[in-house]
Amino acid sequence: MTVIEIDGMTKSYRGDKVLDGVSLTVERGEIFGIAGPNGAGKTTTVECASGLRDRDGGVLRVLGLDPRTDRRQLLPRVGVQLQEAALPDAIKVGEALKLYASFYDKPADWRALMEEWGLADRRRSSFSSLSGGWKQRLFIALALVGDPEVVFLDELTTGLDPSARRTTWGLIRDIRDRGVTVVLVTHFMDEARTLCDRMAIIDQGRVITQGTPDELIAQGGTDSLEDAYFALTGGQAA
Ligand SMILES: Nc1ncnc2c1ncn2[C@@H]1O[C@H](COP(=O)(O)OP(=O)(O)OP(=O)(O)O)[C@@H](O)[C@H]1O
Repeated sequence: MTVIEIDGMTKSYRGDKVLDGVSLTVERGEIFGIAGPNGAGKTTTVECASGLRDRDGGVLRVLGLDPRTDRRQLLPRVGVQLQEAALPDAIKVGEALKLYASFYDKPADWRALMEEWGLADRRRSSFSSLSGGWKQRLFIALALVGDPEVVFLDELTTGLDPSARRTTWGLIRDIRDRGVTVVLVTHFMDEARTLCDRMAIIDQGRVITQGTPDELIAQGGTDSLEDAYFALTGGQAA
């Protein structure tokens, strides 16, 4: 079943066309990756799909709803972790989860989430005292506190050490294994290869290709997803 349908979506900022007809589909229960160069429009796509920003044109349906006209019904059913997400320095882990749970009519049990994501021992730790890996874990838990059917994660593992990245990959798989559809924006092709069931590459506001990582590798005529990415975007490997 299709959970996200985007067809010809456009968006401009002050006359600058940032999305120039984005089209993609995400199926229920998959981890769907979005990759592409800086400034390609990945975050804007996610912001529009999650109801945080209005598109200018095109078709956009999430769980059968239009984020523009059905925002109130949609918001409780999606979870979002945005790039550069932040919380007040002094807020404690437990307080943040409780606060976010209060935003929803039917939240998940925030105490259970705190246990599940290994945050219980840090319940009284302030946000500013957490390492990058623990902050990311908290952001994942916060994105799940509304008990969403679809979760958007934007560059979740940027800045994490290799061990924290691996742990986070496991957490993302756990989310999918519970039946939640995951949309993951990433710059890391090893991450996309390991985690994503399907993915899209966005370049200059358009989806240039989408498919399984293996399909993209075949399209690129290369041995690795990273090489395929460079071949398909016309970029140069560093
Ligand atoms: N609120 C805004 N106002 C004006 N321009 C914006 C705004 N948000 C994003 N942009 C511009 O839109 C373009 C696309 O940005 P977006 O963040 O969607 O790209 P991205 O693919 O997520 O990039 P990155 O990989 O660097 O995170 C960029 O040129 C960016 O500068």
